Amino acid sequence: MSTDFQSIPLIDISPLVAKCDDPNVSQNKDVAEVVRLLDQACREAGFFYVKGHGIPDSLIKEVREITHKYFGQPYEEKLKIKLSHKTGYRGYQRVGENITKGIPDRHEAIDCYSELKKGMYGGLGDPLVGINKWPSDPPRFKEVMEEYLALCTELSRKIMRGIALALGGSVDEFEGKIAGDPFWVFRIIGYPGSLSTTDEGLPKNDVGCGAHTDYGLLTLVNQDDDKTALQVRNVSGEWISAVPIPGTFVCNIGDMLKILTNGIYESTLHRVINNSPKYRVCVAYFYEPNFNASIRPLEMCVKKSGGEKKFEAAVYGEHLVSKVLTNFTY
Ligand SMILES: N=C(N)NCCCC[C@H](N)C(=O)O
Ligand SMILES: O=C(O)CCC(=O)C(=O)O
Ligand SMILES: [Fe+2]
Repeated sequence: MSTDFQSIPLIDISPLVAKCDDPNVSQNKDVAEVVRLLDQACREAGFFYVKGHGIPDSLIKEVREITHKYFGQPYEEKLKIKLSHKTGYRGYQRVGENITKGIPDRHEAIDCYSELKKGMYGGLGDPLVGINKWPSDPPRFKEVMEEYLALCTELSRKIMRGIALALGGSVDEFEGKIAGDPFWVFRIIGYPGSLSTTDEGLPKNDVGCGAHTDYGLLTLVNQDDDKTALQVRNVSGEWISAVPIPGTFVCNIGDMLKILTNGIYESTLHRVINNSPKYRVCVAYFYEPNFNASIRPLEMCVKKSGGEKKFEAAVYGEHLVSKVLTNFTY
């Protein structure tokens, strides 16, 4: 239910972060205000910034710095952890290897996923079975990223508690069978600076990542502070820039939350164009349902949105696997 929003709201979620696990959370006035703002942002844009999230700024910056260092290395070094179907689509992909709607994206990335063992969930996850591939250089890359991942999982769980309340549900609506054992996807992405110009001398619109929606519940984007590249489409078709706000995450809703809410919240289209001459990094954490969760519109959301189910049920793991298999040519 997107609108023609012109900017992306910023929400201070500190009361929610502090109180979301208290037994009386639903009676807290400060939490209620955060919940109101979350509901508004999710309905109007499907995108919002959060501050007061509790993840140390020093770690957020270190994650980006170490990412710049990794991508700054020569290809042969980066290719030591090359992604392929044999690695369960985990590891490094060169610029142009990832494809969105049939067009190669101008980004390179390391893709990581929660652990999946062969035969788990009746083989549903088998294409993604493998061990995450972390570079040995820069040193401590894996340690820094794993510390960060754990904090992103915890923060996402808390924001989802707020979203559960925003929908009028119980605080743990998204736990248990939906996301009590949340899967995660982690993309460490680099977008080369734009060198090329048009005949008029203007920078070319090099698409770093074509228009897409995210697949799961909630995305946390940690982007460079000094270039604007992420764009979000409003209902009128205008592209609204998610200008970096230091110390914040950009959050957005994925396809599974759209289904659960019967479209009350939408997974908004977005794309990335790095027109800056400088190399840009983004580290995106995707909080997802249980891998084998069967996702269908929640009864309370169907009631609130006219009484008719707008989406068929989907198994999250099937949705993810079908996406990953079309993102690469191998
Ligand atoms: N796990 C997530 N959400 N990844 C987002 C990647 C979006 C681009 C991808 N080529 C696509 O077409 O989906
Ligand atoms: O680079 C960004 O800011 C966002 C990347 C993105 O949308 C994605 O990886 O799904
Ligand atoms: Fe995305």
